[in-house]
Amino acid sequence: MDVPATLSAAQLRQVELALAGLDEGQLRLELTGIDVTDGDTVVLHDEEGTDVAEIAEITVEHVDPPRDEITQLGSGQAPPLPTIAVVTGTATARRPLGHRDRADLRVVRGSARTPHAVLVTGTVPGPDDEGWQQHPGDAIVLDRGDSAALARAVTAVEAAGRRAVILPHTTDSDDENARIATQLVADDVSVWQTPAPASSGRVVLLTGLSGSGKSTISKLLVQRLAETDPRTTTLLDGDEVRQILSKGLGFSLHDRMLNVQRIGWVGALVARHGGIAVCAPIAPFEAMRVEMRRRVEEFGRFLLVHVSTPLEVCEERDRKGLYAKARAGEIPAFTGISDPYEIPPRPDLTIDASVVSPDDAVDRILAALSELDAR
Ligand SMILES: Nc1ncnc2c1ncn2[C@@H]1O[C@H](COP(=O)(O)OS(=O)(=O)O)[C@@H](OP(=O)(O)O)[C@H]1O
Ligand SMILES: Nc1ncnc2c1ncn2[C@@H]1O[C@H](COP(=O)(O)OP(=O)(O)O)[C@@H](O)[C@H]1O
Repeated sequence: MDVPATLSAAQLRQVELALAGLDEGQLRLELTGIDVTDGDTVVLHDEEGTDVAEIAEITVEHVDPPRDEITQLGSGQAPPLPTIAVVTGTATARRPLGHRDRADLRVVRGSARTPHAVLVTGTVPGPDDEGWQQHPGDAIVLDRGDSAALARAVTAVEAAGRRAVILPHTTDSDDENARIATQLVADDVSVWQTPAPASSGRVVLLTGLSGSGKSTISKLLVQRLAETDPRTTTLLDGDEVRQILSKGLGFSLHDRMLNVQRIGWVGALVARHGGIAVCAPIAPFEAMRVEMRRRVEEFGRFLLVHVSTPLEVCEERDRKGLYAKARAGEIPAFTGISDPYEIPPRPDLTIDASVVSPDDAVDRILAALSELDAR
């Protein structure tokens, strides 16, 4: 049976490496949310829906996500965390390599083998850099999925009078990249390290019950970032998003998933362009937070802040009178009362806004962001 599966950008690079001949085309992929068994053919397509490759005659191992770790407030059904199918098989291209963009810049199976090459990690130096004298051969440029950065790197290599060989990368380890480059491109590869500018895009997701303090803290956070951080900051507040981006959506499981997916999509776009997105929906389910992290980490870094103000405090504040209505049965499926809130099992930061002031909460988030920047 043909089973379709959507690949993230990182997985797409893994597939491209297999198609270029790495490990004789053998591929091991972790795929979520697909129903697949031994012997099926998995048809791999990118996020735009374009078929890229297939893995035929696969073996599958199903891995259950650790649902036991999650504590739930409120009644009702939470969506299952997507099970992971670990699929192993041989990849075959359905389209030529380089389908994504700049086809001419891609590594092509077997055509790029040279006796000696240099893998430039970090920023490609200018044509006058004396490092070029010490490193003979073609220059291997790692494609991290940003086609504008890739084009700049190739231009810099060619300006230095070298041939640029493009290699999709799967890892941040220079040793591993060098091993792959040697296997695919050259008999001998030396690594030339230059400082890499950190990918600067960030998404901060504040998740918590209605009335926990997400909006108050995120507005203050955005103000402080505007004063202190050169990056542009975008606020995607739950309430405001629902008036525009998610207008017409309600609070069913399906609508909440869609709402948070849209926020994650916009947040990832902001991060991709080097900005900071501060998002403050309730985001009550672990599955949606896991998906948002996965999407954002393709391009930047993700900080999950659980605003853990207890339900009793939120209910006592009842700023909008919604808890009283929910208790009276006038609002169905209200988070924490008649609809679940899954406490994040592994947040990057937990802030109980019944004991931490908004200013202190922002200080803690800024400190966590600085730590991310330094990593
Ligand atoms: N049934 C139900 N459950 C929870 N919340 C409800 C509901 N109906 C309306 N509201 C109001 O909508 C705000 C939550 O919207 P979100 O987009 O953040 O929710 S979600 O992430 O899609 O679950 C939330 O706003 P905040 O108080 O700012 O969190 C509520 O005021
Ligand atoms: N330490 C605190 N942090 C954030 N909000 C607080 C804090 N102490 C009291 N509040 C009040 O709690 C309410 C939280 O509402 P809001 O920020 O809209 O929460 P949410 O966006 O999570 O629904 C506001 O009225 C706010 O003034």
